Amino acid sequence: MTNQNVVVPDAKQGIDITIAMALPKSLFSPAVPEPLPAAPGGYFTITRKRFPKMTETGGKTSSWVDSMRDSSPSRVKSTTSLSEPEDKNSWIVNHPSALNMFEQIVKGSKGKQIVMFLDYDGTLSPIVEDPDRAFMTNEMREAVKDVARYFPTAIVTGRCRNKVYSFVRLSELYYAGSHGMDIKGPSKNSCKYKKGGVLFQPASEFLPMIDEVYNVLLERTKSVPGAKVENNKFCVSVHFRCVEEKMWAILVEQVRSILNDYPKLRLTQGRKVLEIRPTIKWDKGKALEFLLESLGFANSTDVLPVYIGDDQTDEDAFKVLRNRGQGLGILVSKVPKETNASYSLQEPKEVKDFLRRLVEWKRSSLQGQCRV
Ligand SMILES: O=P(O)(O)OC[C@H]1O[C@H](O[C@H]2O[C@H](CO)[C@@H](O)[C@H](O)[C@H]2O)[C@H](O)[C@@H](O)[C@@H]1O
Repeated sequence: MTNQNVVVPDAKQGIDITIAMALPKSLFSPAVPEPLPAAPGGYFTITRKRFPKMTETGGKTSSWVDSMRDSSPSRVKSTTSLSEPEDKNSWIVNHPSALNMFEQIVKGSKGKQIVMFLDYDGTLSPIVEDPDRAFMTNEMREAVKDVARYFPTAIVTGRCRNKVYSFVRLSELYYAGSHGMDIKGPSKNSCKYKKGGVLFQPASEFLPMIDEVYNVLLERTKSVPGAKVENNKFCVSVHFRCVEEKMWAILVEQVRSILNDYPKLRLTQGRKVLEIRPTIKWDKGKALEFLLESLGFANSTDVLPVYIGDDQTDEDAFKVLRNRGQGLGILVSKVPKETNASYSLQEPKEVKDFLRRLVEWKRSSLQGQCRV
């Protein structure tokens, strides 16, 4: 893959399209009642607006700047018709709240082992200006700790693994940092609750290159006020949240010109952040599959993976669940977005509520079993 082959948000939004989805019913969380009308033969026909999404595009700086603008929520609202009630309604019908659907979700999990996968920024912690201060609340930490008592739980993040650990501080979890390229997981096929200490780093050969690029980026972006470069070990983030919009083109140009010398690295975009990562075929979806396999659930039908995330990189994991026809993808978003997730939650506070309800439900079902 070359630097031309990049992923950025699609600038085209708000276009009416009708999608005839030839998708087997089981693709949408098999055991959970499907909110969409089933067409004959178990297939769905969905008519919906085209919502903002990330897509592959060419490598012009102007396209990057357009996509950086379009990915800003205020732009999305003002330049498209997404705030129209019928758009929001159709989106919520297709991606119902995981809280509203809670009863159906737990009913569908009967007889299956739930495994939790949690993204960090925007999911467990609110998005803030300074990435070094994206702390999770103590209440959220308690909720995650409780969930991990009953279900194997992993944090899957773009951040450096050590950094996210310093925020989460729960040793009972598994951690997949650098967009899944740095996994501290269970030893293969270990008992579900026994923690091993296996380290899996499929991009380790890129370490010197990433360090080098990080240092070059630090130096060159000094001329752009507000730009912040973050070393995430196997990838690098260049934040533009605090950069004036008129400087975005200069920043992208700087980053892209550096990457010209590194054809084995590629550029993607997240929430007000440019991300530089190895071209290897590894992402959060692969990390999810790796962790499931390590837990002994590779081909199991008795598992219900639940993945909660808010960002474009989480789509790789949602896609894996869809393709497996197994599990729940839950997108954290206040605005409609094109997504492979099947459910939604609006913000980290709702994520916390969902986790708490799962714990309450598990506790009461275990108490029920004791009484029988
Ligand atoms: O996979 P994630 O856990 O969602 O990590 C993705 C990136 O998250 C962080 O950046 C984002 O959150 C920051 C703090 O709220 C915010 O300032 C920034 O604009 C967001 O993009 C993190 O700093 C990045 O390194 C991660 O790649």
